[in-house]
Amino acid sequence: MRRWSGSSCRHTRARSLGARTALCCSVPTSSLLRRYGAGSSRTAIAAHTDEYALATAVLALDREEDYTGGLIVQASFAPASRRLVMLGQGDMVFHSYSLLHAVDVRSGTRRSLIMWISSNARIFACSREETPWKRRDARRGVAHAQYQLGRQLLFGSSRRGASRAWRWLKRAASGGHSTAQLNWGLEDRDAEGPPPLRAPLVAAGCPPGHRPGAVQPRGDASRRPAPRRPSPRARGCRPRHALAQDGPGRSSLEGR
Ligand SMILES: O=C(O)CCC(=O)C(=O)O
Ligand SMILES: [Fe+2]
Repeated sequence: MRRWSGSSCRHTRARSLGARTALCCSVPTSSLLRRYGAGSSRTAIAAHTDEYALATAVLALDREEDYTGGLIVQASFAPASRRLVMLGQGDMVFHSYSLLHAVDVRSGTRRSLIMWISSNARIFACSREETPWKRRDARRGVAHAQYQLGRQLLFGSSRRGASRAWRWLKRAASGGHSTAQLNWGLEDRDAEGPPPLRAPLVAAGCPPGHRPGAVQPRGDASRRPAPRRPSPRARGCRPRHALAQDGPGRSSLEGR
């Protein structure tokens, strides 16, 4: 994988197309070239959402016949909801921050140019790890935005305490977000006293280009570690995604 020089984002040392290329009302804040399959250490990226972008653009650089597999979009973690997006050379896909997606290249070589896009008014949002659009959507009652905001408040740089985070997670759960419901259910169960389940149920909020590690669900106060702000590395974020991290995404591509 080659990264582009320059930087407008703290964790993805990259800048796309001169960094100022306007795309409608948005700006690509960071980009990178990805390579999968032969000659690369990576063949797949597990299901994830792009947390610190308003939207993502994916440009396919290879011909369809050069590889099998590719970009997958999914409505949930259920394997049955996975859909392969067929992209010809030069085709581009745009998707919102809410889309749960993955990559799986089974043979051949696939390269893609990924651009993470922020809104024009928030050109520094990526570098500050701010996602004002997520808060706006959460306030409007969008469950996946509430869930992601809750995760950010727990694990991201804008951490403001667990109680605020769990308020959003509770709202997401009430709104039908299945991952939030799962975590909320475990939270309730833990509070009653049984040994806490130390599983990676809520993964750390990692910047683009990093993947989440295991994070413990919240237990009761006596078992909970003192709040602190670990670095992305300490949070278990390693370069590139591998663990599934989020709840249902939405895709306008589903079913095609
Ligand atoms: O290579 C692709 O098509 C998508 C990569 C991706 O999802 C990412 O880098 O976050
Ligand atoms: Fe992605």
